[in-house]
This record gives sequence, structure tokens and C-alpha cells, in this order.
Amino acid sequence: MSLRLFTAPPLSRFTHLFPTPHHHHQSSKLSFHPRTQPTLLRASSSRSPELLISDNNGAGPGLSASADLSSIEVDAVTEAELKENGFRSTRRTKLVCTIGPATCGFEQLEALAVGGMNVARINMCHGTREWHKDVIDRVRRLNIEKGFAVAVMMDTEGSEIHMGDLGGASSAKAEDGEVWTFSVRAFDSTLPERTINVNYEGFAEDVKVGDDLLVDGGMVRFEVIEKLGPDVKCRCTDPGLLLPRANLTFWRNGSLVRERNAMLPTISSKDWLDIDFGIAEGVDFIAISFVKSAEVINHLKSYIAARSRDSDISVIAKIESIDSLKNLEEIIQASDGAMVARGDLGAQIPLEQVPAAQQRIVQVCRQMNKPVIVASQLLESMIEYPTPTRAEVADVSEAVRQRSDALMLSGESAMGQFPDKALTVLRTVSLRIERWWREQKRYEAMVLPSIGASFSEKISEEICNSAAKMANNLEVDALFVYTKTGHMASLLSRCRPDCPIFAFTTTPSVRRRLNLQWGLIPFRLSFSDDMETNLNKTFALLKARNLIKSGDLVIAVSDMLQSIQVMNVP
Ligand SMILES: Nc1ncnc2c1ncn2[C@@H]1O[C@H](COP(=O)(O)OP(=O)(O)OP(=O)(O)O)[C@@H](O)[C@H]1O
Ligand SMILES: CC(=O)C(=O)O
Ligand SMILES: [K+]
Ligand SMILES: [Mg+2]
Repeated sequence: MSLRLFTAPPLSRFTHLFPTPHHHHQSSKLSFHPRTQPTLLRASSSRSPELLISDNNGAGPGLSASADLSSIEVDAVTEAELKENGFRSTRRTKLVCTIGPATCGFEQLEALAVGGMNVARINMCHGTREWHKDVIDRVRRLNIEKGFAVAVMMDTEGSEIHMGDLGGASSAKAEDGEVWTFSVRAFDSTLPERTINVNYEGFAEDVKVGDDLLVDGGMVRFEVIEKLGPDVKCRCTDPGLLLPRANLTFWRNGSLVRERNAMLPTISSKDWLDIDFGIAEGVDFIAISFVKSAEVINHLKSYIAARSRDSDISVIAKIESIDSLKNLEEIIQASDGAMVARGDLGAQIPLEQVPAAQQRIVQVCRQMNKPVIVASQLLESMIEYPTPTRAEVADVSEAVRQRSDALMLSGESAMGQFPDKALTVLRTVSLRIERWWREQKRYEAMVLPSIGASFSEKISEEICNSAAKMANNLEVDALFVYTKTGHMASLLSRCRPDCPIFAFTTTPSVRRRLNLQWGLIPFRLSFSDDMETNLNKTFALLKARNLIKSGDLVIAVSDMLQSIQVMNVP
């Protein structure tokens, strides 16, 4: 391999490669003037249909050579944002939205995409597979028809202890002092009054009279007063709303009781069916609930590799149990990313320990170069109200300040009254905190250990570390990375440089998955092994779309040729 560090030749060497009649043709067709366009939506709808169709067909192979060679694909909203605000102020923190009844329609999904949703999450705890398939189909149609690259994340149910579905009711109110029956019996007809079905067979044997039974980590609390075979009678001590499939934990003398339920499989038989569904539907990420060890991640990854032809589904470990914190490093090492699932985590460890756990998980992910999502209750009050609490804004700010890759909406977007407003809050707070960070020149103090297994990987890592440092010191406008697998792009993202990272990749699925990583602006582009050709082509295409201009300073790296190139756009 060659290791080269050089600056680009003088501009004149590049210019002759540029204006081909074809490019001129394209530029006139594609160019539009975002500053005169009032909304992002309009900017996105002005894209040429040919470009959008090529997104559908996938990478090079299915396309005619001319269409393929002349096209570059970038998210419509990002494109408009880049043009309106310039490189520096594009958002670096990525946004994940849980899709539910409030957001499952095509127009609602489009509104989220326009608002900056990078990943749509479907939660297999709720809804039917048909319902989820419709959502996936709509996201895909949105990408094809409107020029987005929204990725889909499927989140498994897991087999921790939870309640049944309340016999069809959307919620039930438990009042102070009421006695409710929690039962492991299978009821074939309707549920008797004040009865809750529990999914864990050992439940009635494992609980003891006097235990505290917490619904959703304490949203409703009961005390166990009597055991009668499969039925456990409990008195409500903290009243509240019971929601279908709410999580249940039981506590004895101030600590979580784990008895035999610690042996529950992380991936249940229902989860495996959901995973097959996710593979068949070609989701981009599978998030595994209640991960306890690295073993289950490795197992799932080999299953996916054997099942899915391209094996291009990333596995995200949800950190939401005591065991996942104990085995954190090995779990993250085995995974393609992690989620700080604060909802259940806060039901398993004391709440005051959650912030430190979040900080640790974000840091370990960063060091191991895995994307990390901070999730749950970021803007919980916005399920009901159009503005967040000051405390929620501070919480979002902290996650951005920690430089996590992504923030996630749960109930706020799934069933809240203000999904778009909640997304806007995430977007504006991210932008503000990121700008503050740059203005303060708060360069990272975090030590990034060497992670490359081979010498070649170590070289890639050093190149990215150096390129990111140069980008900061030289105040360049953008980093360009040409990457087939996305690995070099993630190594640059890990450095959290001041400028955005334009990541060029050949396949739509890699492009969608890069959408989860901090600071990456993924483009789909076919490119060759010859960097000079690639750069000329990229400059031409980006200039034709007014995304860059002559004089912009760019640093380029690639995983074909291990080099760093510094140049002004000719
Ligand atoms: N597909 C869906 N259909 C109906 N309601 C949904 C759906 N997805 C989410 N919801 C509602 O939105 C709420 C929040 O969703 P979310 O997926 O974050 O979490 P959850 O049920 O609390 O569990 P998890 O721990 O898996 O995140 C749910 O409690 C549920 O009421
Ligand atoms: C997201 C999730 O699963 C949790 O917070 O529990
Ligand atoms: K889940
Ligand atoms: Mg959870």
C-alpha cells in the first residue's frame, strides 16, 4: 500500500476535466436557487426524477452506464440545508424517530423526513407485522419519490417481564389502594376486571409477599399482598396509567429481583420471527432489547450473515439492563452500535445512576468507534405539550455536548400530539450546542485508543486522525471520504472534526447506514480506484448542484488509496 500526503496540483490541471456537455446539461436541469425557495419541501421536490429513480435501483449494477456515472445522490433536505446555511452550520447530531400511530402515514413520515429524521424506528413491542411492513414500505417510497435516505431500524421486543395487552384497551387507570391481580394464566376470553396478564411463567413463584411491583420503572407501583397459585394479588401504592405491554420489575429490600428471569432468552421465539421479517424487508438496523452478553450479538450477526445475501444489516445493542452494564465493553465490541435505552435502564438501576451510565456508554462507543444513540424521555412532556420543559432542553443539550451520534424520540413521535415540534426542538438544540462547541474551540480531550486489528487498519485510523486534525487546524470547509464499506467515514466521524464530512459510497444501503453517524453527510456515487478521477467527478457533480464552489478548501481521504489530499476546489 502507498502512504502519501500531498497537496493537489495547481488548479489548471483540474479545469480541463470539468465542463463536458453532459455536465452542463445536468447542471441546468438540476440547479435551483434555495434562497429564493421558502421551504425545504419545495427544494426537495424540485429534484430531477432521473436522479431519484437511480436511488431505487441500487448501486451501479442495475443502472445504465451513463446514468450511473453522471449521478450523485444526497438527501434532499441535507442538500437544501447545505445550500442555505453553508457547510459549517449543517447539523452533525443525527435524529431517530419512533414511528407509531401519530406518524405512520405517508405525509406524516414525509414531514418527519423534512424535519430532519435520519432513521425511522419501528418497535416490535407494538403493532402487527403488517402494520410495520406498511411503515417500511412508506419510508422506502418516500426515499424513492422524494429523494431522502431515511434508514429503518427495527427494535425487538425482548423477553423481559411485561404485562399483556390489556384485552384491547389502550390504557387502564389504577387507583390508590385498589387490589389488582397479576396472573400468568392464559385467559381465552376477556380479561376479568382489574386483572393483568404477565408474560413470564415463573412470575407467581418468584415474587414474595411484600415485594414492590413497578410498572415502567415506577410510573405505577403495587405491593404484593397475596399469592394464589398463578395469581398474585397486589395493592396499588402509587396510582397511575397502565399501558399495554408495560415493563414490569419487582424489587425486594431496595434492589431489583432477578431470580430465574435472569435466564430468559434475550431473543425470544417471537423476536426470531420478527428478525426474519426484518431481514426479508431489508431493514438497515436491528436493535436488540435487553442484551446481556456479547454472545447473543455474535449469534445474531452470524445468523444475519447466513440469511441475508448482502449481510448489510447493522446490529445495535440496547443497553438497558444490569448485565449489559456489567459486560459493556465486550457487548459494544461485538455490536455495530449501541443505544442508551434509558427507559428500561432507569427501571433496573437507581435513576440517579443513569446519567453516569449514559456518559460511560457514550464514551466507550466513541472509543470503540461504534455509533451511539441516546434514547427515551428526551422530550417526554412534548407528548402532551407543544413546548419542552427547560430540564428537557438541558438533557438534550447534554447528550449533544457528550457528542453522541444520535438522539431518539419515542412516545413523542410515536403517539404524541406534537411529533414535528419535538423533532424541531432536537434539531435546533443540536445546532445551537454544536455551534457553541465550535465557537468555544472545545477541542476534544477524549483519548481515542488505537482500535485497528491489522497494520492496514491502523494506517487508515492514523490517516483519519491526522486528516481530522488538519481539517481543524487549517479550517477547511469539508472533509471528503471515499469509502465502499463506510469504515473510513466512521473513523473520521469518530474524531468529531469541526467541518462536515462528505462520505461518498457506492451502495444505497451503506449510505443509509452512515446516516446514523455523527457529522457524516452520505452521498451515493459510483467511483473508481483512481482518486484524481473521483475528485474531478465529485467536484463537477457537486458544483453542478451548487453544493461547492471554486476556492472551497477540502481534505480528501479514501479507503482505496491510503492518502490525504488537501486542495482548493478548482
Ligand atoms: N407501533 C406502535 N403502535 C402503537 N403504539 C405505539 C407503537 N410504537 C410505539 N407506540 C406507543 O409509543 C410509546 C413509546 O414508544 P417506544 O417505542 O419508545 O416504547 P416503549 O413501549 O416504552 O418500549 P421500549 O422499551 O421497547 O422502547 C409506547 O409505549 C406506545 O404507547
Ligand atoms: C428505548 C428503550 O427500549 C428504552 O428506553 O427502554
Ligand atoms: K422494544
Ligand atoms: Mg426498553
